[in-house]
Amino acid sequence: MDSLWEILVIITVVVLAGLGLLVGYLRRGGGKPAPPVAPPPAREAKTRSANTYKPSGTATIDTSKGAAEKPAPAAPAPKASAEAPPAVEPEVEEPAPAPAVEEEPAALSIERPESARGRMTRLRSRLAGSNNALGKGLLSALSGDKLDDTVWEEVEDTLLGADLGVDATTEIVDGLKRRVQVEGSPDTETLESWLHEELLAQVGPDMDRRIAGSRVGDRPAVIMVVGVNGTGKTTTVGKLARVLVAEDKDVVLGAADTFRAAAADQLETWGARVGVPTVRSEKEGADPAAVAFDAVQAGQEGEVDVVMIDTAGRLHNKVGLMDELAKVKRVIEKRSPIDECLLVLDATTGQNGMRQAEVFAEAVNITGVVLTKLDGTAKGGIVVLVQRELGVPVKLVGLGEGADDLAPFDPKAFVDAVLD
Ligand SMILES: Nc1nc2c(ncn2[C@@H]2O[C@H](COP(=O)(O)OP(=O)(O)OP(=O)(O)O)[C@@H](O)[C@H]2O)c(=O)[nH]1
Repeated sequence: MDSLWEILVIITVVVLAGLGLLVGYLRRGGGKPAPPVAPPPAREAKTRSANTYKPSGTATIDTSKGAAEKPAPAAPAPKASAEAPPAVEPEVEEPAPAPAVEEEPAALSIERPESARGRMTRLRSRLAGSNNALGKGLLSALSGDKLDDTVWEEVEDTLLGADLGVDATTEIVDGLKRRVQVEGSPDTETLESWLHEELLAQVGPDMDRRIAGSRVGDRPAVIMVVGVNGTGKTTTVGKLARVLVAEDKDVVLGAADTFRAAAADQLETWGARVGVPTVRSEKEGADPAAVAFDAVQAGQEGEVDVVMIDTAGRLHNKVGLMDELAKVKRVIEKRSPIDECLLVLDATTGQNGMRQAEVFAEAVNITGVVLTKLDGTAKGGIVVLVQRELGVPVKLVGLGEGADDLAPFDPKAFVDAVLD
């Protein structure tokens, strides 16, 4: 009987202990799957990808080269993903680690260029500074009591000295003389306002200076940029890309200056700074027409707004260069019409620049002029001369070496800067 009692006590103790363990286990939540760790926040998708295009043929698009070589600003876009990574199940019951702080996506380090509006006003002092002599010379010549032949000669010399050219100078002086004849001797203020009007009329306030910077129907606009080496061609393409990006345009650059490998690197760096891809060839001396063709094709496939082609400004001889440009033009036209052909001229080269311009105009159909280095010359009158000789408007002016020192040419702001 005693041993029966002992057996019953042992069984009861074992059952109670077992129940206690089971309750404890269930209270700790044993057996249930661990809740998933909250996924790290999805990275913001990049809106402007620098590596979207896959060209065919000899050229490759790669913004990362220029980006890697340029320490801070040039940054290739990483493949950003808007999808959250899958949930991770930890093997042990530990608090989920906080998601690692991710580096800012490279897109955020892409520069946001200054909008083109009002740039000429901002840069006005540079223009006025270097063209100070023209305004001062004219106003001092006209500020005397008498308007005799000596005064008119002085006005003429000042205008000619600023590279306005003989025809425009004669027209301005004749216009002023006529007004004096009709209206009698004016006071200085009136004379100044007449000078303003005559000069503005020569600069051509009504010329169409718009740039082909938007899609044409269902294709990108194509801009070809030509000019002698050293005029600031590549710099201008880079600066213009910035202008377009500031207007939310998608741009592809084509490095068809294959004569000098560094030119493609330079262009690529400009593009990478604002997240614009460059189609280029790694081979020095590659066929520039093929690169231009591929750039246009890449722009069409990527449905961008504008394709801009930089061309060589130097070859072994002038005939070779012009033949090459004509070929680049022909080959581009197999893929797309060229909407704009900008001739880049260095304002400091004066009459020399004019001769270059005529040669280029024979090879390709120039639709506009970019006058660079206007900040460094007292010969701002070249604007008038170029337009008269070529019959096309100055559309943009370079007013410094800064990345945003390219401005849409504004005739009134120009005359104000020169004369005020
Ligand atoms: N002051 C001033 N300098 C400028 C301006 N535009 C360009 N430059 C400078 O002119 C120099 C030549 O510019 P590039 O763009 O390399 O000239 P390029 O015509 O492409 O020359 P190649 O590549 O040799 O054909 C650079 O040092 C530019 O910074 C401008 O508007 N004002």
